[in-house]
Amino acid sequence: MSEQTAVVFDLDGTLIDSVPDIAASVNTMLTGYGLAPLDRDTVQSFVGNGTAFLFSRVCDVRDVPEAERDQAYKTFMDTYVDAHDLTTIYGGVTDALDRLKAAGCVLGLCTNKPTAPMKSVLAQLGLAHYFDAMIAGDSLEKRKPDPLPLDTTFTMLGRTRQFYVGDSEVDAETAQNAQIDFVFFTGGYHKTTVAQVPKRWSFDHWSELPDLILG
Ligand SMILES: O=C(O)COP(=O)(O)O
Ligand SMILES: [Mg+2]
Repeated sequence: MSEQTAVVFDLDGTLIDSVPDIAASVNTMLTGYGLAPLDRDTVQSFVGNGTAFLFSRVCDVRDVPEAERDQAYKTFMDTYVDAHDLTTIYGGVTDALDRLKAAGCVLGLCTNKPTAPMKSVLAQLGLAHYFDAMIAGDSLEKRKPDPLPLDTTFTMLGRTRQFYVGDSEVDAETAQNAQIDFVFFTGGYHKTTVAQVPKRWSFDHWSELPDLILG
Protein backbone atom coordinates (compact mmCIF):
# COMPACT_ATOMS: atom_id res chain seq x y z
CA MET A 1 0.00 0.00 0.00
CA SER A 2 2.78 2.47 0.87
CA GLU A 3 4.29 1.85 -2.59
CA GLN A 4 1.20 3.64 -3.93
CA THR A 5 1.36 6.43 -1.35
CA ALA A 6 2.46 10.04 -1.81
CA VAL A 7 2.55 12.37 1.20
CA VAL A 8 2.88 16.10 0.57
CA PHE A 9 3.76 18.52 3.36
CA ASP A 10 3.28 22.20 4.03
CA LEU A 11 6.41 23.92 5.37
CA ASP A 12 5.95 26.88 7.76
CA GLY A 13 4.19 25.76 10.94
CA THR A 14 4.16 22.14 9.78
CA LEU A 15 7.73 20.87 9.37
CA ILE A 16 9.45 23.93 10.83
CA ASP A 17 8.72 26.65 13.37
CA SER A 18 9.92 29.55 11.24
CA VAL A 19 7.95 32.46 12.71
CA PRO A 20 10.88 33.64 14.90
CA ASP A 21 12.91 34.22 11.72
CA ILE A 22 9.98 35.70 9.79
CA ALA A 23 9.27 38.08 12.70
CA ALA A 24 12.95 39.03 12.95
CA SER A 25 13.02 39.88 9.22
CA VAL A 26 9.80 41.88 9.55
CA ASN A 27 11.21 43.76 12.53
CA THR A 28 14.56 44.49 10.86
CA MET A 29 12.58 46.18 8.12
CA LEU A 30 10.18 48.03 10.48
CA THR A 31 12.85 49.34 12.82
CA GLY A 32 14.92 50.42 9.80
CA TYR A 33 12.00 52.69 8.93
CA GLY A 34 11.78 53.94 12.52
CA LEU A 35 8.57 51.94 13.13
CA ALA A 36 7.70 49.83 16.17
CA PRO A 37 8.39 46.08 15.89
CA LEU A 38 5.57 43.50 15.95
CA ASP A 39 5.28 40.64 18.45
CA ARG A 40 5.53 37.01 17.42
CA ASP A 41 1.79 36.24 17.69
CA THR A 42 0.87 39.13 15.40
CA VAL A 43 3.39 38.06 12.76
CA GLN A 44 2.27 34.42 13.11
CA SER A 45 -1.32 35.44 12.44
CA PHE A 46 -0.20 36.76 9.01
CA VAL A 47 1.62 33.55 7.95
CA GLY A 48 0.04 30.99 5.63
CA ASN A 49 -1.21 32.99 2.65
CA GLY A 50 2.20 33.79 1.19
CA THR A 51 4.74 36.56 1.59
CA ALA A 52 2.89 39.28 -0.33
CA PHE A 53 -0.11 38.86 1.99
CA LEU A 54 2.07 38.88 5.11
CA PHE A 55 3.95 41.95 3.93
CA SER A 56 0.83 43.93 3.13
CA ARG A 57 -0.68 43.10 6.56
CA VAL A 58 2.54 44.26 8.25
CA CYS A 59 2.50 47.50 6.26
CA ASP A 60 -1.18 48.11 7.02
CA VAL A 61 -0.72 47.54 10.76
CA ARG A 62 2.32 49.84 10.95
CA ASP A 63 1.13 52.41 8.38
CA VAL A 64 4.09 52.03 6.03
CA PRO A 65 3.38 54.69 3.37
CA GLU A 66 2.30 53.28 -0.02
CA ALA A 67 5.18 55.08 -1.76
CA GLU A 68 7.74 53.25 0.42
CA ARG A 69 6.31 49.76 0.20
CA ASP A 70 8.27 48.51 -2.83
CA GLN A 71 11.57 49.45 -1.25
CA ALA A 72 10.44 48.16 2.15
CA TYR A 73 9.57 44.80 0.53
CA LYS A 74 13.09 44.54 -0.90
CA THR A 75 14.55 45.37 2.52
CA PHE A 76 12.39 42.67 4.12
CA MET A 77 13.30 40.07 1.47
CA ASP A 78 17.04 40.82 1.80
CA THR A 79 16.89 39.41 5.33
CA TYR A 80 14.10 36.87 4.87
CA VAL A 81 15.67 35.14 1.86
CA ASP A 82 18.34 33.54 4.02
CA ALA A 83 16.79 33.66 7.50
CA HIS A 84 17.24 30.35 9.31
CA ASP A 85 19.17 30.91 12.57
CA LEU A 86 16.00 31.13 14.71
CA THR A 87 14.08 28.39 12.86
CA THR A 88 13.69 24.91 14.35
CA ILE A 89 12.38 21.60 13.03
CA TYR A 90 9.39 20.36 15.06
CA GLY A 91 10.23 17.38 17.31
CA GLY A 92 9.92 14.01 15.57
CA VAL A 93 9.75 15.37 12.00
CA THR A 94 12.89 13.71 10.64
CA ASP A 95 12.07 10.36 12.29
CA ALA A 96 8.59 10.48 10.76
CA LEU A 97 9.91 11.36 7.29
CA ASP A 98 12.53 8.60 7.57
CA ARG A 99 9.86 6.05 8.48
CA LEU A 100 7.55 7.05 5.66
CA LYS A 101 10.40 6.92 3.13
CA ALA A 102 11.66 3.57 4.44
CA ALA A 103 8.14 2.18 4.01
CA GLY A 104 8.17 3.16 0.32
CA CYS A 105 6.17 6.42 0.34
CA VAL A 106 7.27 9.32 -1.86
CA LEU A 107 7.28 12.75 -0.25
CA GLY A 108 6.63 16.23 -1.60
CA LEU A 109 6.41 19.81 -0.41
CA CYS A 110 3.71 22.37 -1.20
CA THR A 111 4.21 25.73 0.53
CA ASN A 112 3.20 29.35 0.04
CA LYS A 113 6.73 30.39 1.06
CA PRO A 114 8.63 31.77 -1.95
CA THR A 115 11.25 29.55 -3.64
CA ALA A 116 14.40 31.35 -2.43
CA PRO A 117 13.71 31.27 1.34
CA MET A 118 12.19 27.78 0.97
CA LYS A 119 15.35 26.38 -0.64
CA SER A 120 17.63 28.19 1.77
CA VAL A 121 15.89 27.00 4.94
CA LEU A 122 15.54 23.40 3.67
CA ALA A 123 19.25 23.31 2.84
CA GLN A 124 20.29 24.87 6.15
CA LEU A 125 18.17 22.44 8.17
CA GLY A 126 19.12 19.38 6.08
CA LEU A 127 15.57 18.62 4.93
CA ALA A 128 15.79 19.09 1.15
CA HIS A 129 16.77 15.52 0.31
CA TYR A 130 13.45 14.10 1.54
CA PHE A 131 11.35 15.62 -1.23
CA ASP A 132 10.90 14.38 -4.80
CA ALA A 133 8.70 17.34 -5.74
CA MET A 134 8.61 20.88 -4.35
CA ILE A 135 6.18 23.67 -5.23
CA ALA A 136 6.65 27.08 -3.61
CA GLY A 137 4.37 30.11 -3.38
CA ASP A 138 5.90 31.67 -6.51
CA SER A 139 6.34 28.46 -8.57
CA LEU A 140 2.99 28.76 -10.36
CA GLU A 141 0.55 31.49 -11.30
CA LYS A 142 -1.73 30.49 -8.40
CA ARG A 143 -0.97 29.66 -4.78
CA LYS A 144 -2.84 27.89 -1.96
CA PRO A 145 -5.80 27.74 -1.29
CA ASP A 146 -6.12 27.35 -5.06
CA PRO A 147 -5.82 23.59 -5.75
CA LEU A 148 -3.27 24.06 -8.59
CA PRO A 149 -0.06 23.91 -6.50
CA LEU A 150 -1.20 20.81 -4.60
CA ASP A 151 -2.51 19.08 -7.74
CA THR A 152 0.78 19.84 -9.49
CA THR A 153 2.86 18.44 -6.62
CA PHE A 154 0.90 15.16 -6.61
CA THR A 155 1.10 14.91 -10.40
CA MET A 156 4.90 15.21 -10.15
CA LEU A 157 4.96 12.43 -7.55
CA GLY A 158 2.69 10.11 -9.55
CA ARG A 159 1.07 7.97 -6.84
CA THR A 160 -2.61 7.15 -6.38
CA ARG A 161 -2.96 7.17 -2.55
CA GLN A 162 -2.52 10.81 -1.55
CA PHE A 163 -2.35 12.80 1.67
CA TYR A 164 -1.62 16.46 2.38
CA VAL A 165 -0.17 17.31 5.80
CA GLY A 166 -0.47 20.93 6.95
CA ASP A 167 -0.99 23.23 9.91
CA SER A 168 -3.42 25.90 8.77
CA GLU A 169 -6.94 26.65 7.62
CA VAL A 170 -5.40 27.56 4.24
CA ASP A 171 -3.98 24.04 3.95
CA ALA A 172 -7.30 22.43 4.89
CA GLU A 173 -9.11 24.55 2.30
CA THR A 174 -6.49 23.70 -0.33
CA ALA A 175 -6.92 19.98 0.32
CA GLN A 176 -10.69 20.34 0.09
CA ASN A 177 -10.37 22.24 -3.19
CA ALA A 178 -8.07 19.53 -4.57
CA GLN A 179 -10.20 16.71 -3.06
CA ILE A 180 -7.21 15.30 -1.20
CA ASP A 181 -7.30 13.80 2.32
CA PHE A 182 -6.02 16.41 4.80
CA VAL A 183 -3.92 15.46 7.84
CA PHE A 184 -3.83 18.32 10.33
CA PHE A 185 -0.77 19.05 12.52
CA THR A 186 -2.24 20.87 15.53
CA GLY A 187 1.07 22.27 16.83
CA GLY A 188 1.52 24.94 14.12
CA TYR A 189 -0.14 28.24 13.25
CA HIS A 190 -3.88 27.55 13.02
CA LYS A 191 -6.26 30.30 14.11
CA THR A 192 -9.55 28.50 14.72
CA THR A 193 -10.16 25.47 16.95
CA VAL A 194 -8.97 21.99 15.95
CA ALA A 195 -12.60 20.88 15.68
CA GLN A 196 -13.37 23.60 13.15
CA VAL A 197 -10.67 22.49 10.71
CA PRO A 198 -11.95 19.92 8.17
CA LYS A 199 -9.62 16.92 8.12
CA ARG A 200 -9.31 13.17 7.80
CA TRP A 201 -7.02 12.94 10.83
CA SER A 202 -5.19 15.29 13.18
CA PHE A 203 -2.03 14.76 15.21
CA ASP A 204 -0.35 16.71 18.01
CA HIS A 205 3.13 15.18 17.78
CA TRP A 206 5.06 13.99 14.76
CA SER A 207 5.66 10.54 16.25
CA GLU A 208 1.94 9.88 15.56
CA LEU A 209 1.99 10.55 11.80
CA PRO A 210 3.61 7.39 10.33
CA ASP A 211 1.03 5.08 11.95
CA LEU A 212 -1.81 7.19 10.58
CA ILE A 213 -0.46 6.99 7.04
CA LEU A 214 0.94 3.45 7.10
CA GLY A 215 -1.96 1.96 9.07
O1 LIG B 1 4.70 31.90 3.46
C1 LIG B 1 3.63 31.61 4.05
O2 LIG B 1 2.68 32.38 4.14
C2 LIG B 1 3.47 30.30 4.75
O3 LIG B 1 3.95 29.21 4.13
P1 LIG B 1 3.33 27.74 4.34
O4 LIG B 1 2.43 27.55 3.15
O5 LIG B 1 4.60 26.89 4.30
O6 LIG B 1 2.63 27.65 5.64
MG1 LIG C 1 1.82 26.44 7.18
